[in-house]
Amino acid sequence: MKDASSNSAAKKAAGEAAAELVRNGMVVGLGTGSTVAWTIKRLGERVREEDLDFCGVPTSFQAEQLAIESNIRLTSLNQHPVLDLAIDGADQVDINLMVIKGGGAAHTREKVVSCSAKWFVIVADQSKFVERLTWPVPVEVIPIAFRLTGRRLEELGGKPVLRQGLRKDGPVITDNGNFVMDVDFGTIEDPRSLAAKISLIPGVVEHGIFDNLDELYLARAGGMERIKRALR
Ligand SMILES: O=C[C@H](O)[C@H](O)[C@H](O)COP(=O)(O)O
Repeated sequence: MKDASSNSAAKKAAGEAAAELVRNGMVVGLGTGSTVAWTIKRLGERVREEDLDFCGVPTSFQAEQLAIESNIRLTSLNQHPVLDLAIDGADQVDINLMVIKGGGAAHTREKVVSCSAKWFVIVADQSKFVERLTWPVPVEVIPIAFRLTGRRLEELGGKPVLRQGLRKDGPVITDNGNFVMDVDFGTIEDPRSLAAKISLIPGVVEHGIFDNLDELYLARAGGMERIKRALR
């Protein structure tokens, strides 16, 4: 479910810019994916070059490994239930700052980590910024429920597809041991209402619609734009 057309220089610019938000003593959620990977690598450089002293909470096995390689000190939500900041990527962000995540099947942990943060930042290139959300919504489901969950998602007007592994026969297994369904709802007119309905389906662990974004670091052709949500 990755967007292969995304511009990698723009991803790097957005990812690295957000790394400057981290200060000594912070506890920071570290997101998953190719854009925020630039944030994590830049933070590793800052640890080396400036003695930056902070702790990270990874949102996936991928983020954890990259943080370890970057010499970033790690902690957990059990030890630090409230984070100063979380930084992550996105698959799509609309003009009201509603977000779809989970192209890398990491959205469940990403949601828990970002909702634990006082400030949630998304880093993205311009191709992700849209007027209305159209990206198929990733829905993590427990394996025994996928038939029932699939039927209920169809009743909501979606077209669910069980995500298949690459170089692995059968479905993708998340870091939590579950399946992911990608559900095409066409243009999503009311993401909040859809999110609430999906959450009620038995067997759903978490869906990829996020409504908790505080600030978007958007790499545009003309430079970096920072878009903040109006105070909630
Ligand atoms: O599950 C994965 C995450 O939600 C990613 O943050 C999202 O898919 C964006 O990834 P990328 O920066 O690689 O496009």
